[in-house]
Amino acid sequence: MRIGIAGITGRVGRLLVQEVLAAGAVLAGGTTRHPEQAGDLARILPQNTPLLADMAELARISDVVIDFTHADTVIPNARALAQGGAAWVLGTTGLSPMQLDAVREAAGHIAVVHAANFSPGVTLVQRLATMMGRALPAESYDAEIVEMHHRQKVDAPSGTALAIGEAVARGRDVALAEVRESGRDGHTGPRKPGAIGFAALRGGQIVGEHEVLFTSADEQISLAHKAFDRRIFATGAVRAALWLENRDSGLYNMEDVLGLPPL
Ligand SMILES: NC(=O)C1=CN([C@@H]2O[C@H](COP(=O)(O)OP(=O)(O)OC[C@H]3O[C@@H](n4cnc5c(N)ncnc54)[C@H](OP(=O)(O)O)[C@@H]3O)[C@@H](O)[C@H]2O)C=CC1
Ligand SMILES: O=C(O)C1=N[C@H](C(=O)O)C[C@H](O)C1
Repeated sequence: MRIGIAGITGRVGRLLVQEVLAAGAVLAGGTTRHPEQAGDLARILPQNTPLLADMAELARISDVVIDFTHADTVIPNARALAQGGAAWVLGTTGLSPMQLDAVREAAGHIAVVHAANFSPGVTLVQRLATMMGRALPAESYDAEIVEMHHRQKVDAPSGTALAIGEAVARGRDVALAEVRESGRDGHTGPRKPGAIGFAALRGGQIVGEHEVLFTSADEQISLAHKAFDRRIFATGAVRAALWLENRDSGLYNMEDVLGLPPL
């Protein structure tokens, strides 16, 4: 399988190079906005690996493209991949509703795995969060999600925190947009009944930590996940890319990749 990497110079992109090669796949090439400045990548790339500024070109030479870049790239990347026919593993977070629509539209033409977090642990946390949302009544148990990441992270709350929030909302049979409370500051008034709250902390080199807490007047139950090494995301994304081989067009997630039965 020929795997292309969008955002090959990035924190996850560089780990993807190693994981694609370790999986025995062919590294088709990668995108960067500055191919002429990516000289230091040569140390980890097989000779003559194409570094391209254009996603359409990468789509032409790849069976699947793994994409960890920036939300601004999602709409053009969706079009380029749908036209080029390569499958898409998308890990970029901070997507707007319009960018999410572009992902769904692309999935009408190509196979797409989209996940805010490619670690098996977080995939399980999302599932457990749905079960907890279902079992713990919103009138009694206040749901809050706390996330911590490194100082370079540009979006908040993290994609994973929002995905956990969606999972709790699904369990409660409500739309997250209707009950979401983020960025409390100043005279906010009391907590709204049934709200799902978010808090985002940033500092140092924290890889990614998430906790969802359900607090009632009498008890608290929480579910926490810590990623110790960013490589867990790269390994999961390559697993998703291999799983996509010969897959029909459609939108898939990490639960599909891990083969978890529907809840
Ligand atoms: N789903 C998951 O499991 C995970 C998701 N993520 C998400 O993946 C994305 C990338 O994370 P990370 O590797 O840490 O980020 P980096 O900033 O380290 O890398 C992103 C790369 O994307 C390229 N890029 C292309 N277009 C843009 C643009 N418009 N603005 C900024 N960069 C651009 C840059 O390469 P160049 O400058 O060479 O063009 C950059 O090196 C983020 O959205 C992050 O939240 C991160 C970890 C896990
Ligand atoms: O930007 C990161 O680093 C991460 N982003 C993802 C997110 O927004 O949830 C996943 C992981 O937590 C690391």
